Amino acid sequence: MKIGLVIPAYNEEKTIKGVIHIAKKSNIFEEIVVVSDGSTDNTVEYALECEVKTIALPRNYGKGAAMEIGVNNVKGDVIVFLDGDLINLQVDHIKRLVEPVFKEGVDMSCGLFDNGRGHTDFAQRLTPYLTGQRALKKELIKECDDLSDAKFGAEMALTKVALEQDWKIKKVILPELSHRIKEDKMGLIKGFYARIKMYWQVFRYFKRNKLSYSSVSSMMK
Ligand SMILES: O=c1ccn([C@@H]2O[C@H](COP(=O)(O)OP(=O)(O)O)[C@@H](O)[C@H]2O)c(=O)[nH]1
Ligand SMILES: O=C(O)[C@@H](COP(=O)(O)O)O[C@H]1O[C@H](CO)[C@@H](O)[C@H](O)[C@H]1O
Repeated sequence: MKIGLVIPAYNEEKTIKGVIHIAKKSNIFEEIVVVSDGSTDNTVEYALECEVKTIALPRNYGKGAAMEIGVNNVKGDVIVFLDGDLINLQVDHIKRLVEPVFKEGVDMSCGLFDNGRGHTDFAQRLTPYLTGQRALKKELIKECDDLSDAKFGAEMALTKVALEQDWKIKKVILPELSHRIKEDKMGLIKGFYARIKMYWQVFRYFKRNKLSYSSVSSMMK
């Protein structure tokens, strides 16, 4: 099976090159696609400099749409999703994410930060089912018919299908990995509001699809 990497990126000029560099260094991807979700900074230019397939959306459609467009435009039977804002990504993290899908028959592996940064470690302990670092078969992603509309609820959309179809899921620890938080990117006030908006989109998806906290959190046990 071949592996494709999808990196959804909205104004990630500060970190996108580092993420792409390590992804290329891993030598495991058949193709790498960066989907710039209406970025207004140098995300597209920097991704193009890294000589990877880059899709520049004309405006911001939301993370779910960027992920779906990436999946529809990347070669590979297995898809890895990596956020474009990761800090300290290593080749070993990518291998840890992919291995369970290839060697243990896992349907979806979910990577969790650990010992990376207090805030992001805590956030992922609290809501591990939101992690954007995942590996899963493309055919399974196709079962998810509302990824695009879900926006920041994209991970919840995958979780919903995983619960409905009883996917085999494995948590994978990604040591010393972190990412830039909204307040880093936009400042305290704008970052805080962006966070509220994100959690609102997650909550809205959760409620609209009648998901239960117990089922969602049990999935990531
Ligand atoms: O509308 C959006 C929001 C986020 N992202 C990307 O999705 C990943 C995860 O985003 P995060 O949850 O960290 O939100 P952010 O802090 O970027 O708003 C990052 O690579 C973002 O650039 C995106 O493509 N479109
Ligand atoms: O870790 C989290 O609480 C959120 C927000 O991260 P930050 O507070 O911006 O570091 O990020 C996770 O959830 C998002 C929504 O599902 C995903 O887009 C991110 O990939 C995931 O890391």
